[in-house]
Amino acid sequence: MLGFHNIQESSVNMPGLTLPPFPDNFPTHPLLVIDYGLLKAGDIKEIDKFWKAATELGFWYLKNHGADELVNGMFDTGAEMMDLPLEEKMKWLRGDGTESFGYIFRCKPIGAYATNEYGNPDNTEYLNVSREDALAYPEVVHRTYPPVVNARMESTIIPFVHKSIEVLDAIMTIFDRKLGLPEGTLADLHAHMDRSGSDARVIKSPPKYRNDGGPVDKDKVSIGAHTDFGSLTFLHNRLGGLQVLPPGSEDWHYVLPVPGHAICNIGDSLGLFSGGVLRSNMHRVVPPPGPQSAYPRWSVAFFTRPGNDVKLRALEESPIVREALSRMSPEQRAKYFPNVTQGQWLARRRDNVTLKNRKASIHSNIKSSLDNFAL
Ligand SMILES: O=C(O)CCC(=O)C(=O)O
Ligand SMILES: [Fe+2]
Repeated sequence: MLGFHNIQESSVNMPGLTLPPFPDNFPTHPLLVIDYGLLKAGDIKEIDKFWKAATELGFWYLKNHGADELVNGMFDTGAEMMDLPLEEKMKWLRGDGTESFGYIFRCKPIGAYATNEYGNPDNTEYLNVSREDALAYPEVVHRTYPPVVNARMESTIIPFVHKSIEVLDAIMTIFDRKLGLPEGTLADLHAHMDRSGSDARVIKSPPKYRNDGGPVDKDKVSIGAHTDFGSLTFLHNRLGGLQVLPPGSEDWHYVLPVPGHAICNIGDSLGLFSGGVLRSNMHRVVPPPGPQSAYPRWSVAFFTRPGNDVKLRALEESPIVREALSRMSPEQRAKYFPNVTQGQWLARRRDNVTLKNRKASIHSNIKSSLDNFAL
C-alpha cells in the first residue's frame, strides 16, 4: 500500500505537472496505428490494415481523430467531479437498475463490484454521462447530473459525444462495407437517440500499489479481466496500466499510451453481430508501471452500444458472417444467437460483477469467474 500524499490527486491536466514516461523495461504489445483521415478518405491500404487490426486483436491506435482538445476538457470535467467531497458525490450515485449513468465509486466499505476473480474490490471512481442525456440536454432521458457536470455539458461533454459518435459511426460504415452489409446496417442498430447504455466516461484510479514489473497480483488489479459489453470503445489514456491478453497468449501485455493516439477496441455486441469475425478481446487495468504508479491514473472513454431493444444475433445477411458461422460446430454457432436483447445482455453482464453474484458464481462455476468485469 502506498501513500503518495505529496502528489496532486486530481488535476490530470494541471499545468506544470509532468508525468513520468512509460518505463523502457516494461514490454508493450504493438498495436497497429490507423490514420482516421486516411480511413475517411477511403484509402484502401489503410482500410485493409484497419480490418486486420479489428479482426486479429480487436484493438488499434487511432491517430488524426481531432478529439484531443475535447478529451482534455473531459479530463478536467472528471477532475472537477472527483474533487467534490465524497458525501456530495454519493448523492449522484448511479441507481440500482441496469443503467450505469452517474457517479460510481468502488471502494472497500461500500464497493459493490468485484475487480478480480477473488472478489477484491478497489477504489476506482467513474463519472458516466449517458449519450442520450448529453444529446437531449437540457431534457432528461435517463437521469440528471451534478452542477459541475452540467456546467461543462455544452462546452465539453456534448461536443465530445458528437465527436466520438462521428468517429465510431465512420468505423461502423467501414465494417458494413467489409462485411458486405447494406450501408447503414450497423448505424441503425446504434441509432443515436435509441435508449442505450452508450456513455462518455471518466475513470480515476488513485495510486495504491507500486508496480515494479512482472506478473501483477490478482488483488492489485484495478479493473479486472473483461471484454467490453457494447460495440466500440474510443479510449484515451495518459498513464500505462491497460493490458491486453493477445489471442493464444497466456500473458498480459501492456498497451503503451501514445500522445494523440486513441486506443479503440471492439466489444461483445459487434463480436456477436459479426459472428466472431470482429474480435472482442480480453483486457484489464493494473497499476501504472514503475514511477507512474505513484500517480492517479485517469482515462476518458466513449462507449457505443446498440439500443437496449436490439436483439443480439449474428447478422447472417452478411456473406462473411455466414461463412464464419458455417465453419462452427452447432454449439459454437448457438453462442452467436444468445436470444437476448442488448439491454438483457447488459443486465446479465452487470449481475456478473456484483460481489454477491461474483461469489456465487465462483462457487458454482470456477470458469465463469474468469468472465468479465467492467461497467
Ligand atoms: O482505463 C482504461 O485504460 C481501460 C478501461 C476499460 O477497459 C473499461 O472501462 O472498460
Ligand atoms: Fe474495457
